[in-house]
Amino acid sequence: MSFTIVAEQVSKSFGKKEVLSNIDLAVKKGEIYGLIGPSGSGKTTLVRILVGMDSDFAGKVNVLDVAMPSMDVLSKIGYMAQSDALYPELTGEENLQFFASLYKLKKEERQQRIAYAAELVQLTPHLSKKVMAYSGGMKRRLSLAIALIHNPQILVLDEPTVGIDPELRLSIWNELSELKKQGKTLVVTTHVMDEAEKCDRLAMVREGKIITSGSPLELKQQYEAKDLEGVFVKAGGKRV
Ligand SMILES: Nc1ncnc2c1ncn2[C@@H]1O[C@H](COP(=O)(O)OP(=O)(O)OP(=O)(O)O)[C@@H](O)[C@H]1O
Repeated sequence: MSFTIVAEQVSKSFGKKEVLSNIDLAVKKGEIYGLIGPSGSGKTTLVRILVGMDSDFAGKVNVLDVAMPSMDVLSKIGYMAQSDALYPELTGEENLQFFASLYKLKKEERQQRIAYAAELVQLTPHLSKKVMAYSGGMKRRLSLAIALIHNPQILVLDEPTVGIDPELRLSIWNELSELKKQGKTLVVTTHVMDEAEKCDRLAMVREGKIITSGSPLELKQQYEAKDLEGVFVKAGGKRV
């Protein structure tokens, strides 16, 4: 079995407050792995450690068999943070150009990736507008396009569809499934149970601990629940 991301006994505190406690998880190549849990349960803190943005933690994280944080692995990860890190004075296209240039893509590939990513999130008609004139949902979509710009092997998306309307959410999830079929590995955090259903495997997080994990079907069978909300409650979580 080839695992792309392996976390062992990961713990993290802010001051005296422990926000992650002995997290173990292993994400397989080519799967969509969901982290689901209520606000404040530790999902963002965990994904920041997985992508190497936070090195101040106890335990071990390996990505592509390399201990994190690692500069070499960074370029193989596309990370979409919860808050958009965009340049409001620049247009959508200029933002994409800027991030593409960081990865030193050749001109032709850069244009091709920008066109692909913009089309994926349905921003092509808005590329020449300044980002300051974008709605919240458009900014999320641009952030997702940026995470994809360098065609990374691994995508880590922190609540990628917040503020995005249901139709586009569906089309983004369809594309995430396509990326998975291409062999990419995806980690997605969400509050939304119907999105969790689309993941191959899930870890349910509560108060910094993984309370249960497995495929949506396995979890529903194990907890004799008709939906994932029921699993979460029975596994010891509150309502998400
Ligand atoms: N820089 C920080 N300093 C102190 N506490 C922090 C910091 N960042 C996060 N926390 C705390 O860590 C806990 C976990 O936060 P985190 O953002 O990881 O949760 P989350 O599950 O991603 O929530 P949400 O779904 O709202 O984004 C929370 O109690 C939060 O207040």
